[in-house]
Amino acid sequence: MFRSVARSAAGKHLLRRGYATESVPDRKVAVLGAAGGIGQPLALLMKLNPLVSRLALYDISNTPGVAADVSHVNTRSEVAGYVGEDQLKQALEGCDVVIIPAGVPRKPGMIRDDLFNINAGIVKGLCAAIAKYCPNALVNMISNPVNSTVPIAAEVFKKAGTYDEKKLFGVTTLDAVRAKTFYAGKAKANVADVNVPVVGGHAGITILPLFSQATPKANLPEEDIKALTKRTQDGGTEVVEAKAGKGSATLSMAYAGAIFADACLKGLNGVPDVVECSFVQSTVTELPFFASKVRLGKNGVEEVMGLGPLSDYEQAGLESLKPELKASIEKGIKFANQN
Ligand SMILES: NC(=O)c1ccc[n+]([C@@H]2O[C@H](COP(=O)([O-])OP(=O)(O)OC[C@H]3O[C@@H](n4cnc5c(N)ncnc54)[C@H](O)[C@@H]3O)[C@@H](O)[C@H]2O)c1
Ligand SMILES: O=C(O)C[C@H](O)C(=O)O
Repeated sequence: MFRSVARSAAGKHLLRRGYATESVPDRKVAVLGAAGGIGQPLALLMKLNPLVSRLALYDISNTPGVAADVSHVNTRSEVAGYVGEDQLKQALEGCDVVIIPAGVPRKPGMIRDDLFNINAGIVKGLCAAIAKYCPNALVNMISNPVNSTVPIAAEVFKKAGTYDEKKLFGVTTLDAVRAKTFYAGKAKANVADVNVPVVGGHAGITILPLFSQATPKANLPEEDIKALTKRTQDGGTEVVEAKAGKGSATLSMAYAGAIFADACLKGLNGVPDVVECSFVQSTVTELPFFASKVRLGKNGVEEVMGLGPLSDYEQAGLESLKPELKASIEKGIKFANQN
């Protein structure tokens, strides 16, 4: 997943690319919710990323232990743990990327929107601190319900006068990770070669995988496409049920979160053609936020890409997801402006 970094005689960090080397800038990344089920493996994966020079691990409890543990891994970044609101400022100052997996996860029988009452307030508080201490950072929102927490973050930043739509991302990478895995199994393709865009949002039918655009092409029958779509939409629930009350996806989410943060860092560093799907401010449909392929660059979003040609089945899926996604977005906006 990551390449190695060496240090030059002048103390600069150099990234090895085949026989060539190039210098990599210093980048500070914070994980908010770093002691949680996602936060801990995500902290480890970010510690393994050579593009990170400082890693700030923040939570309301237990971060000193997580930070001490991760800090012993012999990779480039310096790790610091921060615990409690008093230390949030230190955790955030100077950040280039802030990843937010803070908040409660689902239990069997719940939908993501059932997390709104607790997580909306958590996200609102953390985003107010981001607006204050690192207003230029790219924000990777993992906390659910993403369809509402991203609009909440946008409203908080607007109120603070710091909103830049290029810098706010709902992390939907896990949907693409699942779609690729499930498609590779059905298509009998090498999973490492598979690509599947997933658009819309991040809950139930708002998750719309575009298997008609999957590569390599497999010409799967319609019933397989429908089954793959349903499994991708229900992927989170599959894990919640298997964990039987002990939370939701953590390891696959940490992997997905690390992939997306790495893409953000590469974009910031000027690597060309970095494209990932993400839930961002959008004009791709009439909805103000929508997940689609996004080109990442030095300022965050460089281009929100269109949907491309859809099959009739996908077109119908797109139309049926809009009312739910619209309501979730509006719920987030209303919460941010009322509380
Ligand atoms: N976007 C996605 O694809 C995706 C995937 C999986 C999970 N999630 C969501 O991620 C969130 C976290 O899941 P988890 O399994 O890691 O939960 P968890 O309960 O294991 O961990 C959450 C962590 O957040 C911390 N926290 C709570 N309030 C905080 C605050 N104000 N500031 C900082 N930290 C705070 C807790 O102390 C805990 O350590 C959930 O909302 C879950 O639904 C999203
Ligand atoms: O399903 C959940 O509640 C967690 C997450 O959104 C997921 O997709 O795994």
